[in-house]
Amino acid sequence: TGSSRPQRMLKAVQKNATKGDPQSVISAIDYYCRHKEWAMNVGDDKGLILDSVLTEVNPSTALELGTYCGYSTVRIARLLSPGSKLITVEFNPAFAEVARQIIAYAGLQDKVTLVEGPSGDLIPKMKERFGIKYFDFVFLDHWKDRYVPDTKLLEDCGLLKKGTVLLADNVICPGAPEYLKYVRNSPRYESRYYKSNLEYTKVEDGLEKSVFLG
Ligand SMILES: Cc1ncnc2c1ncn2[C@@H]1O[C@H](/C=C/CNC(=O)c2cc(-c3ccc(F)cc3)cc(O)c2O)[C@@H](O)[C@H]1O
Ligand SMILES: [Mg+2]
Repeated sequence: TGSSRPQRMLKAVQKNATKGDPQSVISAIDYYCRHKEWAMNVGDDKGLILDSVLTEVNPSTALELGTYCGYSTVRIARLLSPGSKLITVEFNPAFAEVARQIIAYAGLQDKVTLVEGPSGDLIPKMKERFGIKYFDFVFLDHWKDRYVPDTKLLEDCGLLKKGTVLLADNVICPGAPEYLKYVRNSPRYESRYYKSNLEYTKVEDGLEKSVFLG
C-alpha cells in the first residue's frame, strides 16, 4: 500500500532538513505543505503568533492537545528554556509514530513527552503519571469539539493556575464556536483573538489566547 501524507511529510523532513536543527525541520514542513501537499499544521503565519505568545509566557510546563505530525510540538519545544517540559497528547498511533521521528530529527526528544491516548483519559492522569502540578501553557489543536470539555477537565483536575495561558488553533476555520463562547463569557478567563490565516492559504483563521484568572 502507498505511503500516507504524514509519512510523505516525514520523508520531506529527512530529505530537506538538517538533523538537530529545529528551524530547518519547521521550514522543510512549511515548504512541503505550501508547495506540495497541504496538511493541518498550525503553519508559518499562525506559527509566528504561537512563537510570540510562547516567548512571552516562557512556560516551565506546557501541554499540547493533538500532536498530529509534531510540527507545533517542534515549534513549541525549540523555544522552551532548559529544564522546561512539553507534554503532547495524540491518540492516533500512526500519527504519533511519525511525530516521534520528526521530534527526534529536530533533536528535541529530551524536552518532549509524547503520550498516546485520548486527551479525556490522559488529562486526569497528568499529576500522578508525570508529576505535573500545573500547566503554564496549553496549546489546543485537536478535534474542535473537544476544546470545551478538555478545558473544563483541566480546570476540574486543578491543572490550571492563575496566569496559565490557553492558546487555541482554528477558532475561525474550521471553527470552535462553543469554545469561543465559553472562554469569552467566562469570568475566569481574559480572552483575546489573534487574526491570521489558515495554514498555507489566504482563508481567514486565528488563534484565541485565554489567560486563566484563577
Ligand atoms: C480527543 C483527542 N485525544 C488525542 N488526540 C486527538 C484527539 N482528538 C484529535 N486528536 C488528534 O489531534 C489531531 C486532530 C486535529 C484536528 N484538527 C483539525 O481538524 C484541523 C482542521 C483544519 C482544516 C481547515 C480547513 C479545511 F478545509 C480542512 C481542515 C485545520 C487545522 O489547523 C486543524 O487543526 C489528529 O492528530 C488527531 O489524531
Ligand atoms: Mg489546527
